[in-house]
Parts: sequence; structure tokens; C-alpha cells
Amino acid sequence: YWSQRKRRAAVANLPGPYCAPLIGAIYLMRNFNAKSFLQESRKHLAQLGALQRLWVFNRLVIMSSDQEFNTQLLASTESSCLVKHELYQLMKPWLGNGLLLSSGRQWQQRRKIITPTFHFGILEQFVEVFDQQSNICVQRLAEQADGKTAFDVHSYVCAAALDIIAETAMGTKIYAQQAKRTPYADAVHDCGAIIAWRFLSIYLQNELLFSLAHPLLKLRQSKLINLMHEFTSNVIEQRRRALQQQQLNDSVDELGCKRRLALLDVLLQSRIDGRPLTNEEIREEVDTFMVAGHDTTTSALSFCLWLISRHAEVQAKLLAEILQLLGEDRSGAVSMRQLNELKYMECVIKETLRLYPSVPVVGRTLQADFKYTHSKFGAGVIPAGSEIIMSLILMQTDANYYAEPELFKPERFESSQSSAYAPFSAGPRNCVGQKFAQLEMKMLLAKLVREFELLPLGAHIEPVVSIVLRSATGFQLGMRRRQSEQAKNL
Ligand code: HEM
Repeated sequence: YWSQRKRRAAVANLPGPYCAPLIGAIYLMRNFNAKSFLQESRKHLAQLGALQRLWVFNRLVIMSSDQEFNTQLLASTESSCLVKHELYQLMKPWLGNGLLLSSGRQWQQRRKIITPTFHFGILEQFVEVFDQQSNICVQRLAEQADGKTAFDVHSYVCAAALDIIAETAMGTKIYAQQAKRTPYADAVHDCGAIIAWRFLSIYLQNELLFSLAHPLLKLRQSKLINLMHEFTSNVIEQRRRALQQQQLNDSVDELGCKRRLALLDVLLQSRIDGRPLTNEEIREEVDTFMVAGHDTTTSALSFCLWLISRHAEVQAKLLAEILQLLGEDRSGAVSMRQLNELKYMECVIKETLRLYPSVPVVGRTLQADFKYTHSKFGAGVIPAGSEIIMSLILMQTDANYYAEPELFKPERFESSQSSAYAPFSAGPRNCVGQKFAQLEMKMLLAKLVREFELLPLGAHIEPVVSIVLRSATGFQLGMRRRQSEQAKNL
């Protein structure tokens, strides 16, 4: 237990904004909304530096886009450093104790059974699904590819990403790309926007005050959550029935190898503390993975396609690599080995996630004192109970870590990688779907760029912070079908 005086003394070495008696720096939040958040945070970074302390009433908050501090905290394996920030609890009615929100023993046990379901061998089985669903995405986009009309690519990518996560991790087809509407994806979008709005307002973070001040919005949030839960319960039910009918768990593939079980199959069969997971526990994970598994990759791919459409030289280099490694035959399946060879594409994806990390900010609440060392501030201790907000987006676009940080230059990743780079977070609570996401994004990008020329048409992006990063103007671009090299030479 630290007295208020000792807590103040512990962080006296760090700069911070003016904090008024009793209320602290709460006045700063009046300028924050989804649109202004990035700009405002950049302003504070420029004024006070990458590592700051501030007080909100008696809460001590450390704001860090500092590479040294973030690296040490994220890498820590102490369980006291692995608990998510209180604000994540706003997502609890939606995601329950799924992997993203849970902590302590519960998180540890679940992470242990879930991590192997994203093992290399399983991902290899998924590549076929990535391939087929990407082909459908290409077919759908062909209708837009008139070479002159700007359109928003987000909903196309989103439907493909939804189909992919459902068919791979959940073993269930949901046909989002064939449907006229995707109510589940719309609900994710709307509910995410409400929660992100609440993140930025102190009084709305309180469940009771939110209900009293905005009863209709609270009702809407509950309805959206019910809709999403119904959807995920259906996915589970479908898979449960399929498992019962076909005994898929014992099945072997055509080479006689035992089929590796995907996430939902494992959840349906696992035992924790000697008992199977309850329906509710399974649904929490399915909710978590359905949303974390499609919304993030949709954001990354949308930004990536938009950036490629605005950088002709990057597009040309990318196309050359795709044609060299995958060839021109668009009917053949693309393998995991081929995807792994697409090294320039890897740089394009990395550079996109540097500028526009799908999860721009992550937060923790320290359960014990955290000791750090810093080249400027020396050795220090952040007291237990402090809240840590780590801005990945500010860290990755800081001129102290990157030359010309605002420019899209995939080549910067060809030689070395800065340690001020963590779009998938790092350490024990890093993204469990990182490899999955990279392969999925490579497949979609390879197919789309091989088939279409991406054209710089329509509005500029306007990044806004929701739970994942979005753009207020959407992701507008044009597309034109490429003629094959052979046809051009005739
Ligand atoms: C471009 C794509 C993606 C990005 C940039 C991304 C980023 C991240 C980040 C930054 C975190 C840490 C969050 C925090 O500390 O609060 C995280 C956690 C997580 N991600 Fe991803 N993610 C991506 C794709 C995926 C995919 C495809 C899946 C599932 C298949 C997934 C599942 C998860 C889960 C379950 C966690 C929580 C892990 C834990 O706390 O143990 N993510 N992701």
C-alpha cells in the first residue's frame, strides 16, 4: 500500500500535464472524441514527451508511447503486469471472460489450451480456406472494377474475413460473402462505436451513470450484444451438431493423418479443472475470436489496400513479386510455402500496421509495483494500482524512432526492424492470432493485387479510434481488372 504522497514522489521524475487539486487532469478529456483522439494525443506527446504521468482524481495514469518503457512492461512475465486496464470491462457484457479480457489463472488455463489451435500445422490446413474465400472476394469485387468509380472496399474485406474466421477457427460456414446484409458485422461496428465513445468519457465509463444519462443508447447496446450472442450461439450449435453427426474429432485426413482440431472443436472437448467448459464459457471465447479474428484483419487490409492504391511504385513492386512467385495462372491454389516467400508483401503489411495498427492503444492495471529502467529517467518504480495506457500508434509514428515517420515506405522493413514496433503487442499477452492474420492478409492481398489494378479514386482516409482503428471516410478506391501479361504481349 502506498500513500498518496509516496505515489506522487514515485513518479515525480516523469513529466505530465497540469493536474488540478482533487480532480487532476480530467479537464483534458473534454477535447477527446473518436476523431480528435489521435490529434490530441500527438499534441500532448509533442509538449511533454513519450512517457508521462497524470492524475484523474486519485487515479495515477501513465501514458506511454515510449519504446523503452513499453518494451519492458509488455515483456514482463509477472502476472501482476498482465491484467488488462479497467476500461476493458466495458466490453465484458459482450465478451465475458474470453481470452482478451480474462486474467490470472483463468486466462493462463485458457491461453494454454487455445495457443496450440493456432499452431503452424493447423494454419496449414486453414490456407485452403483462405484461398477459396479470397477467390469469392475477387469475384465480388469484379462487379465494382469498372476502372472509374470509387467505392469503399471495407465491407467486401469484412465479409471475407468473417467467412474465414468462422470456417477455420469455428469449423462452420456462415456465407457472409453470399449474403446481402451482414447484421453480425454491423452490430460489431455499432457496438464497438458505442463502447469506444464511452472509453473517452469518464462518467460514461460507469455502467450506472451510462444507463441513467443515455437509457436509449444503453438499450441499443444491450440489443446489439444480444444479437451478437445469438449469432455466436448458433455457430456453436451448428458445430456441436456436426461433431455429433460425423464424429469429426476422430476423423483422419486423406493421407491418414489425424486431423488437427480447430479452436471450437477443442473448446467443445476440453476439460479445465476436471470438468468440460460450460456453454457460457465456450460462447465467451467464440465471441472473442469472432470479433478479434475478423475486425482487426479487416481494418489492416482496408488500410493496406487504400495505401497501395495511392502508391503506384509500391503496387508495381508488389505485383512483380506476386507474379514471380505465384505465376499468372489464377486458377491454381496458393500454398502456405508460397505465401511465406512473399517477402516484399510482408514489408507492405508491416508498414501498414506501423502507420495504422488495428489496435492502436492497449492498457494494463498494475497489480504490484513495476520497476523499470530508462536512459533518460533512470531507474524508477510505478506503484501498484497505477493504470498504464500504451499507445502503439504514437510509438510507431514517432520521429525519434523512425525517419520520416508519416511516409508509407515498406522498404524501411527490408533491412532491419526497430524495436518501437508492436502492432500485435508483445510478451505473454501478445496476439494469439498473429500468424493466422499474416497468412490471411497475404492471401487476400496476393489475389486482389494480381487480379486488379488499385486506383487512387475517392476520398482520403480519416483514421478514427473505435475499438479497432477505422476511417471516418471509409476506404475509397477504384479497381480495374488487369489484363494478363500474355494478353498484353499479343
Ligand atoms: C492485423 C490483425 C491483428 C492485429 C493488429 C491484432 C492485434 C492484437 C493486439 C495489439 C493484441 C493485444 C491486445 C491487448 O493487449 O489488449 C491482440 C490480442 C489478441 N488477439 Fe489479435 N490482432 C490481429 C488479429 C487477430 C486474429 C486474426 C485473431 C484470432 C484468430 C486475434 C485474436 C486475439 C486474441 C484472442 C487476443 C487476446 C490474447 C490474450 O490476451 O491472451 N487477433 N491482438
